[in-house]
Amino acid sequence: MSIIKVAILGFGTVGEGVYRTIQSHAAEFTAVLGKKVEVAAILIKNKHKNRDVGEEVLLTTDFDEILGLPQLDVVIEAIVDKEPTFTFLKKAIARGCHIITANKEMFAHHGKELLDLSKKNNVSVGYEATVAGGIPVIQTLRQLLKINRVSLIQGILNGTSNFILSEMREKKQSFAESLCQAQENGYAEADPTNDIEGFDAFYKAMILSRIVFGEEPEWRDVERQGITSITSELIAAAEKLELRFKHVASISREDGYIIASVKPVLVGNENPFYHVEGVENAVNVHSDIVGRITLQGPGAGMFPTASAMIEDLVYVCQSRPAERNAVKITAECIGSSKTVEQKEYWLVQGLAESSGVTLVEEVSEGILLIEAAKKDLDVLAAQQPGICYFSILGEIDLSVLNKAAVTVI
Ligand SMILES: NC(=O)C1=CN([C@@H]2O[C@H](COP(=O)(O)OP(=O)(O)OC[C@H]3O[C@@H](n4cnc5c(N)ncnc54)[C@H](OP(=O)(O)O)[C@@H]3O)[C@@H](O)[C@H]2O)C=CC1
Ligand SMILES: N[C@@H](CC=O)C(=O)O
Repeated sequence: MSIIKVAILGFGTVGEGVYRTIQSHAAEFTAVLGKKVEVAAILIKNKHKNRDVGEEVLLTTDFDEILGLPQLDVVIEAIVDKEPTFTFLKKAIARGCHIITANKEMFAHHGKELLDLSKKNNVSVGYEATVAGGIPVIQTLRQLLKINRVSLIQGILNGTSNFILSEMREKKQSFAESLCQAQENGYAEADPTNDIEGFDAFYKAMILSRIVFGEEPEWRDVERQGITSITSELIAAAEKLELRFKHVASISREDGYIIASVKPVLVGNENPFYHVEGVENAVNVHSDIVGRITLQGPGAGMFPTASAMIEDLVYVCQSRPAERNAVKITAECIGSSKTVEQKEYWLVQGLAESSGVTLVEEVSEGILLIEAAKKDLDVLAAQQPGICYFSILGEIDLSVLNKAAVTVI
């Protein structure tokens, strides 16, 4: 029986999960591919750590040693940072290997170049693990929604942030304790700044935008906010209104432009994101034929992420099926979606009196439920630094409030 030889770059949470899964699911690989899958080499950085891997595996800190192997079919990358990763993967493609990556930061920056290079070299690129951990959202968009015109994608895309927000609410833990737990569980990045400041979800949103719309918004135009401003007091105030904080990425095409934001919002019980808890992620795809689809599952962790990479291994080893080719849809195709900016409800902290917005309720000391247009709040925030404001997605049930009186402050 012929053999598929694989190299794994990185042996941390994800790399080890991939290695263990290739061992534990050998029979399934053989049944599906008609070939045996063998891990020929593993790249690591620190040669002094103990690694529980078979003697037949080349364990090395030198990528060129891996490239020099007599047979190498697939390179699976689970290391960190844009470099040296990008360089490694370009070399792997040039050598004729299929590549699979979990590294969203690198892929958001260099994915297009890698995909173009892979076409020239007639190899495939798997990047399912770059977005939403174990949820097969990329293959769903690439393979199963080729004709549907997607108008909006919204997602909880960072497992660490969702885990922190859930732990703070359910267990009344502090932000720092919850982050520590996320790190221990292998959800957070080695440097968790990207998780909690919204960069990780931003990179994932840009990868989705390219798949669905064939292009990305100008990165500098994307509103990006993490979860570091969400305090236990804000979470308690939201609970009084029967709302939950969720960190949501939103990407849509409006009048030919891609609009995206990545920020914490509030959702009520009727919103599918309300029930997405812990390390779970969820992605809502709104499209013209099917309507709305919600995909939900574990967004980080050893085996959920390995699952995405292992399924990519099958995908790249099989003949390449036609992929979604994002068509640039004009405003005429979808009907003009020009909207007049409407007033929305917001939970606001740090707003001074006489601000000219409509107060609905003082939920707790210094935390207000107000009704306002976003542009008016943006102006106030520029004048009064220190204001935090969070929009409420969908309807809010005002009957949960003790009084319905509305005051203008
Ligand atoms: N953790 C998760 O749930 C998910 C992670 N990802 C992505 O997967 C990738 C890996 O994440 P994770 O496994 O959590 O990270 P870890 O920090 O657990 O592991 C990183 C691994 O990469 C190795 N490494 C780092 N730099 C180099 C280098 N220059 N050369 C060779 N090896 C190197 C490290 O080597 P050594 O062991 O010697 O220190 C380590 O084995 C990241 O890009 C991350 O964003 C994607 C989805 C989910
Ligand atoms: N740190 C990331 C890992 C998966 O992409 C997250 O928490 O979502």
